[in-house]
Amino acid sequence: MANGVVNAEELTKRYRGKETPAVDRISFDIAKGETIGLLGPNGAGKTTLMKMICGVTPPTTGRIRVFGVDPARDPVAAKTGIGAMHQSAPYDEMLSALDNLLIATRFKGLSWRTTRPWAMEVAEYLGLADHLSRLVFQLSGGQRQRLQLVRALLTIPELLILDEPSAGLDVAGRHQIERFVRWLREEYGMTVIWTSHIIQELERNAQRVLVINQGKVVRFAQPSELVKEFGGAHLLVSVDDAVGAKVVKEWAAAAGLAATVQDAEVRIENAQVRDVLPQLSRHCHDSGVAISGISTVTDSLEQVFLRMTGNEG
Ligand SMILES: Nc1ncnc2c1ncn2[C@@H]1O[C@H](COP(=O)(O)OP(=O)(O)OP(=O)(O)O)[C@@H](O)[C@H]1O
Repeated sequence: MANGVVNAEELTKRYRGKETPAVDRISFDIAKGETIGLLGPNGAGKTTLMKMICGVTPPTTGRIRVFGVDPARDPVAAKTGIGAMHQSAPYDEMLSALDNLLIATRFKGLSWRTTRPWAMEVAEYLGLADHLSRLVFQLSGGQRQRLQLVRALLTIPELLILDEPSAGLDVAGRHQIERFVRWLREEYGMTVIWTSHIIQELERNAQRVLVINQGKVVRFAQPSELVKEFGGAHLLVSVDDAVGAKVVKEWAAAAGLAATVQDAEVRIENAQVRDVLPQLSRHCHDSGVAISGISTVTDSLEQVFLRMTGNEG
């Protein structure tokens, strides 16, 4: 992809003393304006991959290009073109939030005079403007998190990297961040790489999700495609009471279907209404059990992810 924002070819990172690579021959392209979800269990290699995209750590082998250049060799392009919001990125705790923004502005080679209006607009939107004079150590977790986002956006970067942007935020805070990032995409055409353990967040916001496990790409596809490919359809059968539920469960077991009971509802795994209903309704009729409702549920991206990474539990 010639005009991609990020191009990775056989990207590999092997840390010294480690037997297996943290990132193992990963190839992918990200186009301008896309929001990509990055999903993987702990230790999958997500942070290492993001570090290589930011040019903070060079790959052992393979090639990474961001805006067509090697980010480790062109730190200026990386510094102004990429805005990264990392949970663990340090602050000077004894300085005010504002001073931290001033320092970051200078580090990026910009003047506060030109950056200030935009920074204040973002801070205002995120409800942080009235707290900028406070020392960082006096800020709440949610305020610190929002400050990370203001800092990542100082240059109005073309590529925004969000590492767990809503960690520690309440539901309203998460929705605020989601709305804001959507606006950034629409207004500035920003490309976004979004890592989150809240998979619904990626389901709502990412056009494609890069699933990695043990350093390798498992799949890179739209959330709906992943659900279609790896997800299953299940039946929820409602009956009048626990006795009826037991009858349905026993019927499912005899038919070779896994089923679980909760109150007067039976969930039959990987089953379609048309395959199950004729025999099930006959059996229930013969056993004096009334079926009060039957519906189909499909797997969420979260369940699909657990299956894809072999962590179904
Ligand atoms: N600086 C380092 N030196 C040696 N090994 C490292 C280093 N950084 C990461 N690793 C190892 O590389 C592998 C991938 O780690 P990485 O932090 O990239 O995973 P992750 O997907 O971000 O995990 P998490 O979700 O827990 O943050 C792990 O086995 C980790 O122990």
